[in-house]
Amino acid sequence: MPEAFGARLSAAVARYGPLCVGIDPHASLLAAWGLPDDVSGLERFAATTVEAMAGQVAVVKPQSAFFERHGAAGVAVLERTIRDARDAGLLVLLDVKRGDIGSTAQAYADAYLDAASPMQADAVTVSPYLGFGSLVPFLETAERNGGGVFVLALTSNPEGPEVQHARVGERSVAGVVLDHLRSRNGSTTPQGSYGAVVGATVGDLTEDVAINGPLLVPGLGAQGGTADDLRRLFGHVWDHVVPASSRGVLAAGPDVAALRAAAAATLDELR
Ligand SMILES: O=c1ccn([C@@H]2O[C@H](COP(=O)(O)O)[C@@H](O)[C@H]2O)c(=O)[nH]1
Repeated sequence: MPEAFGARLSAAVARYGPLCVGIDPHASLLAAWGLPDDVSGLERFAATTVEAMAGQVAVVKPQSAFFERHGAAGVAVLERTIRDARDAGLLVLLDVKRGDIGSTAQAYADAYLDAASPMQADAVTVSPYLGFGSLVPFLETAERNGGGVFVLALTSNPEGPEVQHARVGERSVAGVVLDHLRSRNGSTTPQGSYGAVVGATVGDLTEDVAINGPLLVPGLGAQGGTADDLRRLFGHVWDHVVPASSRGVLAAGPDVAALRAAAAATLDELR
């Protein structure tokens, strides 16, 4: 059995610190890096980011949308980026926010988490809005392959509360998602492999985020979240927190040393 994702993530964070750098090749960033908004620019952007972050941070998070917008050739770049980053020792969390009926969810899980897939990542983001049970294929495929699953709970965008704070009896929708994750992770040590996405920008925490699993916290930097917000919101579960920043770090490119310095500065703020 491969080593569980939760344990691999804990070890990587202990070694490099708690930071996930997003690989988000926005058209505006390609331009700022002096790259064309095409597949060659995409490839250069992703390869430079992987080179800069290898040995520097624990996790990178390619945002699938920015690769998909270049069509099949863009998806091929995503596949190479995942492989190169993993070969370089980075954990790869593929931000693809999938979710569908169980039988289709299994196909997505096969694509992103199965060891036989050319696109296998270490972990993937999923959406629970077809019901938490629809995610079971992701959870089981992850378990078999030493992978992780991050479920959207309290997202960083201002529109999220309309759905995520809605009540289901005594609980909120986000609370139900977090309850499922807590129960799935149980008392696994050092932590379970099933995580939640909770934004740095949520204001106050309306739910208990102690799920004995990782918390991916996007929203740092470009979306206005700060290191102080993180400490205030997540100080009590700090060992499980993986703050994520994309534009906040990527804006320093394309120079590799400058990208590394931006990641190091972000880590310093978090310490
Ligand atoms: O709640 C969420 C879930 C995912 N994201 C993704 O994270 C990055 C954030 O990029 P920044 O440039 O650091 O703002 C992006 O890929 C989002 O799709 C999120 O922001 N919030």
